Amino acid sequence: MAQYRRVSGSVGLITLQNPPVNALSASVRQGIVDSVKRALGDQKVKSVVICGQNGVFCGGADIREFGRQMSGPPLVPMIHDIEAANKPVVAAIEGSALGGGLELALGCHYRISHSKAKLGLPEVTLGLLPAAGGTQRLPRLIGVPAALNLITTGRHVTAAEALQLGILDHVTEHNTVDVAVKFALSVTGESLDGRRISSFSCAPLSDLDSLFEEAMLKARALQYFFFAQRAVGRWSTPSGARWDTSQPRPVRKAAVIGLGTMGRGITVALAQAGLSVVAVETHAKQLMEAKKAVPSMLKRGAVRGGTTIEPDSITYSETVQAVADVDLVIEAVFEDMALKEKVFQQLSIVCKPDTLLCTNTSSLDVDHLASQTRHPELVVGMHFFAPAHVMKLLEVVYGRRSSPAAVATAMQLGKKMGKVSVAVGNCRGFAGNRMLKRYLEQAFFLLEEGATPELVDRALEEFGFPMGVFRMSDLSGLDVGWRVRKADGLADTSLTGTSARVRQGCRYSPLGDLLCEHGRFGQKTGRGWYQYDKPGGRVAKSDPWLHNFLDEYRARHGLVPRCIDQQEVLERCLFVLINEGFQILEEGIAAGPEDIDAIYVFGYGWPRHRGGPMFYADMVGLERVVERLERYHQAHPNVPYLQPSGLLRRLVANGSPPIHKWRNVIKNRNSQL
Ligand SMILES: CC/C=C\CC(=O)SCCNC(=O)CCNC(=O)[C@H](O)C(C)(C)COP(=O)(O)OP(=O)(O)OC[C@H]1O[C@@H](n2cnc3c(N)ncnc32)[C@H](O)[C@@H]1OP(=O)(O)O
Repeated sequence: MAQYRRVSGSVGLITLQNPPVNALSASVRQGIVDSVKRALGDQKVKSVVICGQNGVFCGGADIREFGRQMSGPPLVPMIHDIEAANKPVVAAIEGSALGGGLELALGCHYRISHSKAKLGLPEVTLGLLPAAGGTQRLPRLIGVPAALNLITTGRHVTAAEALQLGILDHVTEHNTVDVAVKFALSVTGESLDGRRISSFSCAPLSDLDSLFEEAMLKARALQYFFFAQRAVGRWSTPSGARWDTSQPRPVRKAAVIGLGTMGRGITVALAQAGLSVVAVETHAKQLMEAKKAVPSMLKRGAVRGGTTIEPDSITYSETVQAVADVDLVIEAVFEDMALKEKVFQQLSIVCKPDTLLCTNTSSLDVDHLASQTRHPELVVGMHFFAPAHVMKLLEVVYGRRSSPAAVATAMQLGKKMGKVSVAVGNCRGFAGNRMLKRYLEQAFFLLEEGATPELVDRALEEFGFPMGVFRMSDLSGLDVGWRVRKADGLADTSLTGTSARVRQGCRYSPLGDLLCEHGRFGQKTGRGWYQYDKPGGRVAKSDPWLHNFLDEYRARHGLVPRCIDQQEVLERCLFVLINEGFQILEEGIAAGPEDIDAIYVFGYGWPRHRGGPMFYADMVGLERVVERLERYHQAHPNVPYLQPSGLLRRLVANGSPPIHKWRNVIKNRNSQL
């Protein structure tokens, strides 16, 4: 229902009353219709304010009435009558104005909101359209592009953003209804000609078709990704193991070896999944720190998720002997093969003969680790992403000898931990990091050729990544990749002349290595590709030192900087990553494009509305991807990864079939198993 009263002498105040969110039930709509009629008919009333009780304007249509026989006055004429009123009507928005709630506010002549309120048209998330005027009034008020974005994403915007977009007339920190009443008094008698949104004309746009085309593409990408997420659960390996024929083993008790950042996150994720966990750390100081950190991570998670955690589900130990009776072990020690070899040899002796041994390595050889054990068929990779208790992605890496049951068990455990588990074959970097390597290389090459970290990051962020490659590198730490390159014998900055920029016959950029030698590890040292106000600082600022350093570097190597545009950044960085994805499919490291897309969306921040790298390639057109790669390869013949992969060429030769038909063309000729 709605309560009506006259306040401040001449303002008719209509308060929606339908706990908990004042949704527009039949009786609320009836209450509004009756109250508006009363206010307009009362000569003492010169203006009207509409608000909601208990600090919420209106949560939209009453979802509890969905599926029932429609009764009460319909929304569209009700809102239209408000707009047509000859007295000013002001919406006083607190809490939320969503769906029909925002449509009601758009029918009012003025909108005043509290700074903490949220506004939006979330109908799309319920399979509806904002059909009570939202699709008509919002574009007229804020323009088609911004309205299309709100309508197709259903996202809620803050009052500040709504003000900036032009949805709101005023935002207040004070009592919104009081402010709205004062405002209503101040506009009494003013002309309403320019306040009725449905009479506004829509600003003409020359590129309207392409705008709608873009929105359609986003919708297609989201629909594709919905099914892609589900497809990855139906895993298969080139040896013929499959999700529906492989029986997972029960896992009740698990162990984590190594309680650094990753190990702690994995311990938390296992405990949150209801497992009993043995957490092992051989360094006393690190163990002590983990004993403090893990319970507080669990507590924070429980508060967020409204769950309870058995405090004694985790036992800590300083020795590997403590894992003798567990069903599954996840090794998360430092990324060093010799150290991991030793751990696997120990585990093979200590554990029950049927214990599954998993490694959280991000790139090392799972087959080699399996060869250190008595039961290599029970070894798989479980590659988590930091922070392991938050990130959704888990790469389950099967080796040459991993049994179907071992793969099925790791996949099922991942699911139990709330992860999207993707089965991939064993190769350097598996699927995700292998592709990332090519993307990073191109970003470095672009700096050598004249780009700045700011330019590259801007292009990637405008594409939709939450962070560009350099900001991301500063966040995760430049030293991580440096250590790997040193172990691989690549990071040698003593080389001079042309050999400084070539390794194993291919182009190499030592820029990352040089920065690390200057102690610039990113956020943790307060300096990286950007500068930060202090070590651990989060806000990246452009760094003149870095720009000078790049100038000197180019001069030293005789590189003449050129103008690089955003399109080249995107094509160089993304197409080379995509090309590696095709190579991975060709080799059978990933079973289908959906696997790669799920890995990139859930693990690497690829924007979901672009469906993932393989879907994006399909959208751009495979022929175009080939043509651009060939062109860049011609310009950079010492970068072999710019050569289009065999599978990509075969797909083009087969008439570029749509992505759901690629599996027919993929032949796992170079399968790893
Ligand atoms: C003719 C069609 C016209 C228009 C189309 C529409 O309007 S479609 C509906 C569009 N509205 C929405 O989608 C809003 C959905 N609700 C929310 O987003 C949130 O609930 C909201 C309003 C932001 C509040 O969030 P908060 O976190 O504060 O609370 P919570 O989500 O737990 O909800 C509290 C209780 O309110 C109930 N509820 C929420 N929205 C509605 C609604 N539109 N109709 C009926 N009930 C609603 C919700 O179920 C909770 O109830 P409870 O009994 O406590 O579980």
